[in-house]
Amino acid sequence: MTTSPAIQISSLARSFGSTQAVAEVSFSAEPGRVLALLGPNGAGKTTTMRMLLGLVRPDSGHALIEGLSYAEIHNPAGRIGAVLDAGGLHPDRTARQHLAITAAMIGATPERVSQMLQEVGLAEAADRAVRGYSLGMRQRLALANALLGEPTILVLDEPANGLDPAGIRWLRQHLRGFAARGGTVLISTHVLSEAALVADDVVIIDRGRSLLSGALDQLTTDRDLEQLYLSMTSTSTTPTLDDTTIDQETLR
Ligand SMILES: Nc1ncnc2c1ncn2[C@@H]1O[C@H](COP(=O)(O)OP(=O)(O)OP(=O)(O)O)[C@@H](O)[C@H]1O
Repeated sequence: MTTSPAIQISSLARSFGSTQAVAEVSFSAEPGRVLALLGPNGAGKTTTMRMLLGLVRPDSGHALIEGLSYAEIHNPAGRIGAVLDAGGLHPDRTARQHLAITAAMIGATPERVSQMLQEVGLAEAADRAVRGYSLGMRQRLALANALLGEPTILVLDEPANGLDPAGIRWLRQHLRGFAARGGTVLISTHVLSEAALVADDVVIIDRGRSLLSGALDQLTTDRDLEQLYLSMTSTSTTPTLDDTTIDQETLR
């Protein structure tokens, strides 16, 4: 018997007008592992995730969750939890109210809401309006929301964005724990040092194409992730001395 990968992306493509956001992306993510999607700004990471979550229709190719498109999944909240944007929160609502609304929609209990608030470290702030929340607190709330339905797959776009060092370590431990319990994690990140710590597998995307995918330890036997990434991708925003004109006046 063959079982479908938790996530399978095959020859995915999508254009917006004349912009080819995703040209040819293929990879798969497996249970018990964390996969990090890496690539420069505009590489097509978010669009790939949006296609997986049924928010954008592919022009061609497939984005499947355990063999099904998102629209075909019965009870998606119990299968896949996602955070694409930690915004979109109502400023006057508390964290508990936000989670209670999701809980009512997916059939989760108030106990589960309290458990998630505790788990993401928002128990004390749970009854404060989110207008006073930091970006990191919003990320934690968004993660709690994604976890409410007890999914086995997590899809997170830039989840470390806005977290302080302790928050980043907390997130890493959380994602590792989720994978250790048999879950599948797909994240996108620009922070290569964090990807190197949290990921089992990486996919490098550039200009809408997946250029490389595989187990991190196998891909980095002779160079580190940063060297690998910079050798594969086209854009480097850091000027080198060769292409920098040093203004002698400003040096004085
Ligand atoms: N709805 C849209 N309409 C028009 N262009 C879009 C749309 N969504 C994405 N794009 C374009 O598609 C390309 C890929 O965008 P995408 O957000 O997928 O990249 P990304 O890898 O997630 O980038 P970043 O790391 O900056 O978040 C970009 O050029 C972007 O401007």
